[in-house]
Amino acid sequence: MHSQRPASQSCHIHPLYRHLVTLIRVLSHLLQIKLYDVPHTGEQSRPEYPSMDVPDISIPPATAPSSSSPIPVPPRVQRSTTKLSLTELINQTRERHIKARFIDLTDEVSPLRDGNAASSAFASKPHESMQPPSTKAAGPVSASQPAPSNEIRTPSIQEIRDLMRQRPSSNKLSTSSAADNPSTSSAATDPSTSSVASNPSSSSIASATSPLVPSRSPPRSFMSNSTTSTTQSGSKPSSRRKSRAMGVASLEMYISPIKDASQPASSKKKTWTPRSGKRMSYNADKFRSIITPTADATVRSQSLSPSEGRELRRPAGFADTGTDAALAVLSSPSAQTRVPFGAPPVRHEEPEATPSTLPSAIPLTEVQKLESGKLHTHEGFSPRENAVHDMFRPEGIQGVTESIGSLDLREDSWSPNVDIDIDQVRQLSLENVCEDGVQAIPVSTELMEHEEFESMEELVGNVSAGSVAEAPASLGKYRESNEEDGDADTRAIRTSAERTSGTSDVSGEISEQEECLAVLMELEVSDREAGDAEHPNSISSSRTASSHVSSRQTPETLRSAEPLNVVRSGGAASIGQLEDGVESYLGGYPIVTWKSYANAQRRLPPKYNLAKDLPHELQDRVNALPQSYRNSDQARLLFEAMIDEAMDDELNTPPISVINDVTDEGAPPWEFVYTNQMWNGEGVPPPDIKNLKSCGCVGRCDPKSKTCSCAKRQRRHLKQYIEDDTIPKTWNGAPFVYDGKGCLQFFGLPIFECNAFCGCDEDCPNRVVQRGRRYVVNIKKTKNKGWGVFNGQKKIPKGSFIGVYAGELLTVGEADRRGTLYNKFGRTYLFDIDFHHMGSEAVYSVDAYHAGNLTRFLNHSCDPNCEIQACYINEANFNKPLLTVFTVREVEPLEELSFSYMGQIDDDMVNHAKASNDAVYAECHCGSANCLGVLFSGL
Ligand SMILES: C[S@@+](CC[C@H](N)C(=O)[O-])C[C@H]1O[C@@H](n2cnc3c(N)ncnc32)[C@H](O)[C@@H]1O
Repeated sequence: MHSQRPASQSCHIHPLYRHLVTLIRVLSHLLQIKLYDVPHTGEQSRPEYPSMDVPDISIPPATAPSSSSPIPVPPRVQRSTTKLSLTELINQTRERHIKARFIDLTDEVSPLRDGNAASSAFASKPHESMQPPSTKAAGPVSASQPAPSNEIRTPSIQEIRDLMRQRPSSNKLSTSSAADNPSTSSAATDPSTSSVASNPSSSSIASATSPLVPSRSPPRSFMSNSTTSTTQSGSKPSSRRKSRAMGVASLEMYISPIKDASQPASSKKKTWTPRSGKRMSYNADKFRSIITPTADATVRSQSLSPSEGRELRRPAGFADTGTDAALAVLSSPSAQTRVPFGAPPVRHEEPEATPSTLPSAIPLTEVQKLESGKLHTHEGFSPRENAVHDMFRPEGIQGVTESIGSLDLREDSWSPNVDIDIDQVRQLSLENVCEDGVQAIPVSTELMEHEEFESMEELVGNVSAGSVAEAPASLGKYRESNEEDGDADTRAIRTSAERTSGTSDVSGEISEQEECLAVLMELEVSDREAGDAEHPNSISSSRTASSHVSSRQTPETLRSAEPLNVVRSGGAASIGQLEDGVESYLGGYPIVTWKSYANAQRRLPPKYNLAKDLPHELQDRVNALPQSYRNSDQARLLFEAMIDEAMDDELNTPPISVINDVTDEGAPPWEFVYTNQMWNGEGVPPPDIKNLKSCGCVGRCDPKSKTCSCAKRQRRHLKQYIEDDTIPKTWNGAPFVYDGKGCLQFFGLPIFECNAFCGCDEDCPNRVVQRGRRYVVNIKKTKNKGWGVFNGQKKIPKGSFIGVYAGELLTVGEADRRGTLYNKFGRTYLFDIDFHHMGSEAVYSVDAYHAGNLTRFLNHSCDPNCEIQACYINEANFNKPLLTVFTVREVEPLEELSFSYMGQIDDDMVNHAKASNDAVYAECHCGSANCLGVLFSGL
């Protein structure tokens, strides 16, 4: 009003108009004030800012509005023209919140620290209280700090993107690595990418200047396979799709409220499954006889979002942001959590092998040693892929060729200028080699350089077939050394001759060394030392050499085969000094078979996660934001992105939407890490892979096989159920518990899937859990049960796998301790691992409070449509099966998925639960006609 009027307007405007303008300005001013007043009133009932009650506050960095004010809490009644920036908030709170684990219940989520407070909060309104702890009380107000606006701005997508890119330097590697590789847009979400990229050794190797390694990207052969298969064949999963990584430990659990901590441990918990001696209760029919199937009309009438597709789920432009954001925080830390047995996590413990650090004349075997210790597993790939990947990956090839190169460079003779598409070679090699179930290492690509092949196909085919063609015709069988009952399990190895002729001569048995010959790939290096240009292995005559070498490949000649020139040049390797996975050398080149690879892997420490390494930065950051942010759509999208990232170990699994048409929460509480994996707590041993039995089948296991180790093991465990009529003697398709479509045929039986050391393919019918969920489900807020899991728009068939009950794997002692507090808290995510086939008290429990996946949202129903099954994959410890959720009947579209927290119950249990004061024994709201009124047995 007091500003200068523009001269151009002064003589043309009617005075009335000026009055009108003045009036409008006054009104708008008044209105503005009024508007600003509104939130102040609202704030009194629901504080906009989180509680910042952690005493040891670190002074925020310079980006904070005030360096003397650690907490960006605005005075309630003071209007500020400064809008609070998300980045500022983060910067201010980051240090402090990184220190405090968001999920550390002993710190903020009162149940463990302040059980009574939590109890009262959750007991009165259990699910309304499921808010981030910071919202439960207004934080202290600092008068000295600048007052940000109380008009909280939802951060923009760009801000979130920027924010989430502010990662610890250790995390940057995977992001930049992925970003460096435009050819694999999904690289950022690939666990193997993260894993490799976050490994400084591998990264440094990969980044070394070698024309053999065109980029840092993971082998396209793996990535493109999956992608191609998905896009080209629609929903049909690729046979090379990713599977659960070998290191995913077992999970197990139960929901077990602990009534009285003073009671002895054995009586404190009631498992959801009957104990040993009550096997009858595992009879599915008998179990169902105590319930009356009903439709949950309430649930079904709730409309879910029709968006079931990845594209529909996120607005354009957010997909990347969400992926980046969640990945930035979650993927790298988890990728770095691999630790040796019981040792504290040591990151980057492997020596960095770079051209500068590699000795100039390092023997080949030494390089391999580095490699085997460093990159022997690639999360998300099948064991077969891993084996070949290790040998074909850029770092591997580079590492090996560098060693050769270093020797040759010492001789000033090796030219690394090979102009080939290494990815293509890898891809083709995979196809050629993998089919046989055995792998050989092509050490040098120089062969390809000097050969005169018309195409890559011809090149690889020729190398592969040519070298194998004249292998002993008697090759065909070998004994599975790991056969559990000593019974010989044989596997036919198709030689090249078989492939071409279509016949199979599998008579007789062969030595391991002979077997190796069947898959030998010819490798070439120049033999300067010998100065023999016409050396049979020489590059210049490689096509001839191929047949030459092959023609002298008899067991006798090969046993005495001289290690290759690289060894002669500077190494000590010989047949008698084999490295892990290397069965033999031919011409000095290592040969790896599937069996030797798998056995080598068993000798290495298994990969597993430690609970204390659970990443939580993302959650810390979100919990530091105002509740208004957590209620926003952005928070929901971020939550979905976080889920998406974790589902990388379930490739092709449909995305999960978060839906809330009941309250204004944007997403479930940010109190846990979304993960499909197990995180071992204190005192929980790593997976026992040494005693893991695995089959040597090629392709898909045949359930009728008399030799498949996995079929035999499953058959042994089925026997007792057949004997007691739990399953019919005429069960077709036995012994695998899955039918041809991957649906569980019988319930309550322990499942033994093929594992990481089995030779069979990813699409083996005995690999279901490890291939992940196939049906759309969503996490949705319910009216009186908190969040739940709901079916999408299509029916889910009976026997379908839904998910692994993932989380922290704890000793029962620790679970008891936590359970006492959870009971007061009113919510529990504890499950004991207690199946009748285990025959004893539970040794371990799973707690999904701090970490878990969609299954942690499965509510109880007295008429459940799901059940938990014990499933063993990469675990020989009988006490540590995975707890896997399967549907026990067809699930209608939009129906809630649920299971019984109680298993088989009796009146005593119900009465005991009803008499309890603990919040966890709240009333059951499952809504089924046969509802017993309680969730937990109470005994
Ligand atoms: C494993 S959690 C299930 C997910 C939970 N609804 C949430 O929002 O995180 C178990 C808790 O959910 C609630 N719950 C599950 N089933 C329920 C039911 N049928 N009736 C009432 N509350 C239920 C109880 O608070 C229980 O302790």
